[in-house]
Amino acid sequence: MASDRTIRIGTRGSQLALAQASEVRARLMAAHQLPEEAFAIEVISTSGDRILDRPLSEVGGKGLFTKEIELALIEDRIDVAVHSSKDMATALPDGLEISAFLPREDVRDVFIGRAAPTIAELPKGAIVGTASLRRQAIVKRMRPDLEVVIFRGNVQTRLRKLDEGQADGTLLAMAGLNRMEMANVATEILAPEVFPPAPGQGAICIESRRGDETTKGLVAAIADRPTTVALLAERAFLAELDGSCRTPIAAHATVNGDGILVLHGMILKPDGSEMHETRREGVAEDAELIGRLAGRTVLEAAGPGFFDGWAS
Ligand SMILES: NCc1[nH]cc(CCC(=O)O)c1CC(=O)O
Repeated sequence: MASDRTIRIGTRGSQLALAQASEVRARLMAAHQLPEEAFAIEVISTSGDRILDRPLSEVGGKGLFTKEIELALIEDRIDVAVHSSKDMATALPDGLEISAFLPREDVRDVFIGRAAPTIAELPKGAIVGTASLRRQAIVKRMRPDLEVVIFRGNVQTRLRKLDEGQADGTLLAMAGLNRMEMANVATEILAPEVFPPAPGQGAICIESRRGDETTKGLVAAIADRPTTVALLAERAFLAELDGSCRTPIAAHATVNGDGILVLHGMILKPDGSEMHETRREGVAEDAELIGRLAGRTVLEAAGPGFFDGWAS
């Protein structure tokens, strides 16, 4: 197949991104009996890695961690781009397509507390560091007395800020901690029913060039069907809400043993003062429709003024 050429894998340079790129390489090696030498991991710096002093919602939101990698793909400097699905916008650049979602890691968020091990036990007025509007909104809904400060940067940077005392706790994805073998830093694992994850959380996404059938064939062997179905629903929910990083949106879909997809979707105001959620299920073939209808349900419940005022 493609064993006569080097397969160039494009990734960000953070420890988590490199772990994800290695996982993609290992899965491709196993699926096609290829040696490690058949691959080259190309590290690409993104605007999201460079702009660290502003919340994601202010610097352009989703796409910030993918743009430069997608450009490398378009310009044929890499063959596959590896992303965290939750960092991806719903619309892809012309000429690119998603060629696989890998089996999903743990979807849950975790709390890493210094002043207390759980959110409930934090002292009144304690400070939580996060750059995610979704995490901010849900944590404020649970504990309106808490203060939220911006925590940008990769996982290591955020943990360092916590150690420096810039906050009493922070929130991270279990998936990232697992991939870096750092799960032990979590002090509370948050149930997805009450603290639903970002759409796509925990799933690695592989993007390739439209028309590059060789790469697509190679990557198809490591795609995971239940993850793909869940992500179709979650991303359709996000698309219906026209979701950018400016809106706190959570979505979690699972496929049960009978092939039934269950989607839990939620939108909130950034201060947590208002929340609308819905649950919808159906056959896996209708994943996209289920996501769209769930999106419409929460939009209607929220009413026309919901996104006004704070969304700029
Ligand atoms: N926003 C950065 C980001 N993108 C994906 C993950 C975690 C890994 C994943 O969801 O697959 C993280 C770090 C975090 O939220 O803790």
